[in-house]
Amino acid sequence: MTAEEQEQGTIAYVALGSNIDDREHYLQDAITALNQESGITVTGLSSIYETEPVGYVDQSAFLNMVIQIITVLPAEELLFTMLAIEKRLGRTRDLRWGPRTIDLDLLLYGDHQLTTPDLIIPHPRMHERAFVLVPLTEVLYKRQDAAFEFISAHLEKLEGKEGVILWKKAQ
Ligand SMILES: Nc1ncnc2c1ncn2[C@@H]1O[C@H](COP(=O)(O)OP(=O)(O)OP(=O)(O)O)[C@@H](O)[C@H]1O
Ligand SMILES: Nc1nc2c(c(=O)[nH]1)N=C(CO)CN2
Repeated sequence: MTAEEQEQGTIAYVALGSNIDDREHYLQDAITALNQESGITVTGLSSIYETEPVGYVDQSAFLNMVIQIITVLPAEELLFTMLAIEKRLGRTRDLRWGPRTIDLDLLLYGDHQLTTPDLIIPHPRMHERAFVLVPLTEVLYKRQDAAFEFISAHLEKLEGKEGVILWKKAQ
């Protein structure tokens, strides 16, 4: 971490997904919970997108969105906090890529690259997922983040492939 990051925090992007019960409520509760953590401030929101399930397709449609945060937590601690919030919001792990009340994925943490047994940054599957890239591109654009050009190039490569967006609700 640079001295500047230690002082001002690191800009990070978190993907949210939900496909059980009151999906919008879970998204909102997760955002509130993250913002209430000391060392995390939510600074940007994408719209909410309804998306067809990808990977394991025999499940309900998801609501997905991406948020920008500024955090003074190291990446591993941020992940740990995200996993604790998932647990509080009733997340269970029964089936890989299966239904969930809330899923929180750490997409980008500044321009850091990291591979540990518990955490890979950038998220290793984000570039294949329209349900991540579309809202991420939206929030990067809104927040005028320099990563916009880079990520929107990935999005262009995905055009017409998978992760159909069914509808979008503006925030
Ligand atoms: N960038 C990351 N963000 C979130 N979790 C990560 C990341 N890199 C590695 N992991 C690890 O992945 C584990 C499983 O995460 P999770 O259960 O949310 O996976 P999933 O959402 O079912 O599938 P996917 O990882 O493909 O999104 C977490 O416990 C965490 O240790
Ligand atoms: N549409 C959509 N499909 C998924 C999602 C998701 O959030 N949205 N999450 C998955 C596991 O991370 C697997 N498939």
